[in-house]
Amino acid sequence: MAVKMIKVHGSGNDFYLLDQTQFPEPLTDEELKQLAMNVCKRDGAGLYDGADGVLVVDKSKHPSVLGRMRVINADGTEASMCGNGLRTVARYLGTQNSREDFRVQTMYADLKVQAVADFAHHVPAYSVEISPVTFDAESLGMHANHNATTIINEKIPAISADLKFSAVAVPNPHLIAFVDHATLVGPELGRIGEWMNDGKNKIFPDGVNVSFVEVLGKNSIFVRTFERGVGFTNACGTAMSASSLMYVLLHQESTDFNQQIQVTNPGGMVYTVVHQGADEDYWMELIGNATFVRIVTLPVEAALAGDYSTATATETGEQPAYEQFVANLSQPN
Ligand SMILES: N[C@@H](CCC[C@H](N)C(=O)O)C(=O)O
Repeated sequence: MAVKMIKVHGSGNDFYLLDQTQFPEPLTDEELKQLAMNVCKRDGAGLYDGADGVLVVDKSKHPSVLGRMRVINADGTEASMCGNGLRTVARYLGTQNSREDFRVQTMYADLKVQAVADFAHHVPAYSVEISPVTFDAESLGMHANHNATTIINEKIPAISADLKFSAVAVPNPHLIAFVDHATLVGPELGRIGEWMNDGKNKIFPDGVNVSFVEVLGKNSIFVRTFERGVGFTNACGTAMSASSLMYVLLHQESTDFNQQIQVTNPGGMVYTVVHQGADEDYWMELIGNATFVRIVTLPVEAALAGDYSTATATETGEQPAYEQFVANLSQPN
């Protein structure tokens, strides 16, 4: 039996989208983990150019949602959320069902998604809700600063003598530091990211997504992320959303809720809007590309065994358009 997967990305954060409804019997969790660990490998060892993870789409039993998304990281671990991935799943389900505005079931919430105007010719874009938000150490799996219940813009001396961190779950865990440009591009992010995701450290024993953020101007930030279960990524949607939240909370003198923030990242650019509901209930809109790169088909047994010799692919033609969009971003006005 053949398996069809779509290679997709949001801001260059790339995935294989796997629709479980194509099988008479869905792949088991063990098979999904094996598949992700195989197909995501980089440097020619995975399926085509590999990926940061696998987005598993399935039917949902929840009323008034169009489908369910699960996220398997490249190392086979399951994440509770994926912002960049959700945009592509929104496009997939929306196109299938001829709907522009609906909800998708994720691990902790049925999230609102919506088609929005293309970012450029052949660069379709979607807006997705990022929530629920919590700063609570238990939800974050965090044991820092003598078991503090929250860390908001504080030093964690065990991690760094200089940097101030904020820990926020959206609902996957993020550790965020606002830094200068030299620190943004320097080795410190890799050092902290590798360490906090080594499975041995006592501060985040289950790992954490680590981001450095540089403020470029009013409502304009750059976010670089070391992802749990993956490593350095071109972009992490939940990290950009969590960073936008911290930008609004920590820079109230120059910005506020409900304003559009431009978030540049190594793989492109998205927009975010941070909202505050009742009882300081925060949620974010994440707006960005939902690009389908190619459709790949191969025997399911071969995919599970990591044998890609019989794989075939059809390019959609969207990737050159996305690359042109990114090239135009760096053009001076
Ligand atoms: N790239 C994703 C986040 C994927 C999950 C993350 N690696 C985790 O383990 O929490 C995004 O766009 O949000």
